[in-house]
Amino acid sequence: MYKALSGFYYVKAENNSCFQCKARGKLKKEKIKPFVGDKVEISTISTTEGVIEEVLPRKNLFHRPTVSNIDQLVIMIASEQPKPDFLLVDTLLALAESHQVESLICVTKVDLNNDIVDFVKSRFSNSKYPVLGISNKSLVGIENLRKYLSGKISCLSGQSGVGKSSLINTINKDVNFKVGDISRKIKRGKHTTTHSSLVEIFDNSFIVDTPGFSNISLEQIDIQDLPRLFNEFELYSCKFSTCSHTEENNCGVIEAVKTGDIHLQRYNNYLMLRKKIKQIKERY
Ligand SMILES: Nc1nc2c(ncn2[C@@H]2O[C@H](COP(=O)(O)OP(=O)(O)OP(=O)(O)O)[C@@H](O)[C@H]2O)c(=O)[nH]1
Ligand SMILES: [Zn+2]
Repeated sequence: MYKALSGFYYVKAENNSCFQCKARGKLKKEKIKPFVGDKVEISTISTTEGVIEEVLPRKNLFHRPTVSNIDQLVIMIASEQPKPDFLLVDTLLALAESHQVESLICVTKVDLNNDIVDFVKSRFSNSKYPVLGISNKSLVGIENLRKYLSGKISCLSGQSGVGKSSLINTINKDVNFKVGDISRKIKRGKHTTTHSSLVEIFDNSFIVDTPGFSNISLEQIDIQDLPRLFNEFELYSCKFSTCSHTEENNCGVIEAVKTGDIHLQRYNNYLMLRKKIKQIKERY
């Protein structure tokens, strides 16, 4: 299901035809709500209309915006304008890990400054995340990125202005989002959940068009889980299996920060996220 709007669900069938559907009453009774990204079973009423009979089991489900079955989160940072916010990057990476979703780090606007790509690569040198540099102006890296998007449902995330709309336009000329389009921003801002939709950028390759992942809520992350959500920390062993990597003796992570194996900024963001999550939990 690629779009939900005003009680209608829009479903793309295997043969590529699209159906406007209502949900079967029994789903409502069972409080099952179809979300964008869901794989569903429908019965058809006509060549364009149908009824959702069943929502198939989900691989994952993100909230605010609500979207399911994401294969990968594309975390975008601009080389310049806006200045990269690495706390946001590390938060998004942790959120993706907590949902067992793969992440891809994409440095945009490399036509303005290419040096930052090497910095980002070194920052993540011992984590598993691919780092790609792209430009919507010079088209550097776009073909490479297409390979990563192929056959997947990807969600673009990152600060406002990093070039998300521009990228969708670059990849799919048919979509034509207006870059910096105010009406689109208002629409997206007010009704994020109802208006998030999947855009098919090429065969069976979708992008979730929603701005929501720039203002994510940390409520979704449990503090005990945080160490494993910084995946390179797992490479180091600590005296205690439940080590929080903050003040314990014989902590492999703290050692790796000292030797520079773990980037200090990334470790500091880990501490910052711990603090923020604690504050949120204390509020409730
Ligand atoms: N130099 C350069 N500018 C770019 C590139 N990609 C986008 N821009 C510019 O960056 C600005 C913001 O681009 P958008 O695509 O609207 O950014 P966005 O991430 O969709 O922003 P929101 O819709 O606010 O989330 C525009 O002025 C684009 O022209 C690029 O690769 N190089
Ligand atoms: Zn430790």
